[in-house]
Amino acid sequence: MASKKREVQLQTVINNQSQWDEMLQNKGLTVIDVYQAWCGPCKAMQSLFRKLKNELDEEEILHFVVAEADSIVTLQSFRDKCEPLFLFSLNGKIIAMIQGANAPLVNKTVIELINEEKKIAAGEMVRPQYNEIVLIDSEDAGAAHYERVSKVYNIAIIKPDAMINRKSREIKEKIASAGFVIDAEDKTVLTEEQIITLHSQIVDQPDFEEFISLMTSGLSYVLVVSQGTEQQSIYEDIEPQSETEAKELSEDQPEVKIATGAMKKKRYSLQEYLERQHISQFCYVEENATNVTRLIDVFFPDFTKMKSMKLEKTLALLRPHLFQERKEDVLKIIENEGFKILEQRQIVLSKEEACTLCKEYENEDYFEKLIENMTSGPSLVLVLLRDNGLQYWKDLLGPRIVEEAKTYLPESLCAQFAMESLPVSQLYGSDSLETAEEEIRYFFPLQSTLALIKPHATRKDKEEILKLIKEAGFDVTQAKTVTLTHELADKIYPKITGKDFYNDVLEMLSEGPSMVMILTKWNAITEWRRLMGPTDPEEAKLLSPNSIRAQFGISALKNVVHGSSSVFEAAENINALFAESTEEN
Ligand SMILES: Nc1ncnc2c1ncn2[C@@H]1O[C@H](COP(=O)(O)OP(=O)(O)OP(=O)(O)O)[C@@H](O)[C@H]1O
Repeated sequence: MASKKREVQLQTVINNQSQWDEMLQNKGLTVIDVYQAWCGPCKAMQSLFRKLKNELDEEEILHFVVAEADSIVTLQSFRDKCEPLFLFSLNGKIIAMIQGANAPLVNKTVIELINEEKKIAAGEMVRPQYNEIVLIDSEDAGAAHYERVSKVYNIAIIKPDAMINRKSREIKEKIASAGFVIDAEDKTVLTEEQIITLHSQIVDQPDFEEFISLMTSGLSYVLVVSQGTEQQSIYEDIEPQSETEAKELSEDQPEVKIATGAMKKKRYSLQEYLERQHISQFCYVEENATNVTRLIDVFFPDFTKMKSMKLEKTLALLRPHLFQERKEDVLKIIENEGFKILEQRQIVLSKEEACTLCKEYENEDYFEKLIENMTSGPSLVLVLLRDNGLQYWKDLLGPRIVEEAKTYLPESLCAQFAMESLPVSQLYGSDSLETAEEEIRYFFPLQSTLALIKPHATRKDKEEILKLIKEAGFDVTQAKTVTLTHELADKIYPKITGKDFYNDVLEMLSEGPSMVMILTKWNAITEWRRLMGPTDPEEAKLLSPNSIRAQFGISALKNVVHGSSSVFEAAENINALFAESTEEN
């Protein structure tokens, strides 16, 4: 009886909506144990809450409550779930949740949030911008919301040294083969701000600058990782090191399953798993739910939206007459329908190419006329991206035969853009995802070029340039920081070794580290040179004001970036600087 009374004192009981709303008025942090009437609050965690309450001794800003999901409307999506769930409300906003009786994580989250509150109160830090977890919004959001609460995400960052040492693929494969799910990934050069967000607790340390330089020296892999289902997970056999460990394993850890004899099977956290695989030194792992939410917003701002989408690419083509006469009208529709144009080019199709694209009409009596039409001038070929893009484009196009389209679907693009010259649609779209991929690769083959961000670019310039590279659709397939020696410079610049400014170039390159990269996309050599702009920044400002050299260049010599000029030069340059890195990360 005594213990029951203590529990009530420890956690305020909330069992209706108005009590819930009142609870949201609490100042500081409220740890909410969401429970089901039929199974009661999580007993296992009460000793932790008592310890936190006593040790932190923060009556004013630390509160514990138990909330019954069945009688509180806001918690309706948590009804009938048998796993314990803890919500963290900070000054009335739910900013984190932890599923399962994960005591270490709950402990860490409470301590971190309370320490933050204390620092904010003392004026030592600015309140972080936490995103609120919306518990009920519209009915439509229900499914996405459930997804959000039912998964616990971790962030893993594979550091630049692992990328250079060709470890990244191995690490990703290991993570996946152990049953973890990689829900999102991005290969990127981290910015200073991102590193400060990741390692805020060590910013004051004397070697932090050096650490930033190391972490920004090349590509990192940012992964959002969730623990897969029980079935997907590989349970690793472990042998307890000692009797004490054996006892701890079986008593304290519910996920430990007893196998035969002294062998145990354990489902590890991501950090534990990486440590056991001896690869944790290559990765930064964040498991704290609050921090993970913050990092997902930093690295994947559209994460929730993207997860509910099925982004698909398709190839679209405007045949010559349509391209010549009504291109703008079609492009407007494409834009209004929410497509993103990833690539576009004009191309005069060869007879062979036209035959391949028009194969379905080869037995028709107008086939010859069609091929003649298709090869008569430039067509416009586009790569379109959209949620459910392939089918959406096909639906917009409608039937392929004009007569059919006019009779049954006059709204379709086939009917709207029909022209006397052809009995078939003036527009084309890929038939399936497989064909789309093949056709896109055919019309837009990938090309790589070597790019250099020269030593005089400041860290901020470098970050801005990397952002522009990404926005222009380049894939940074390799990146590293190197101080270019005379010998390497000769390999990059064989064409200007006789010029009177060549010694200045050598000196400028040897002044400090450059970031060297392999950039990949369709037509990469030309596209990168276009993005760089003319050699002299003054000329660039006049001719191409949005180019990199116009924005960041200092002089003809210090023009911040370099790019290979031809396919041959790109191959030579890449070989000179990345000969040993054959891995496609
Ligand atoms: N007139 C000049 N005075 C000083 N340095 C120059 C001059 N012209 C070129 N440079 C330097 O030599 C580099 C190579 O010159 P090049 O003529 O190949 O120009 P680019 O092809 O526009 O540049 P890059 O090869 O670096 O992409 C330039 O990027 C610049 O650093």
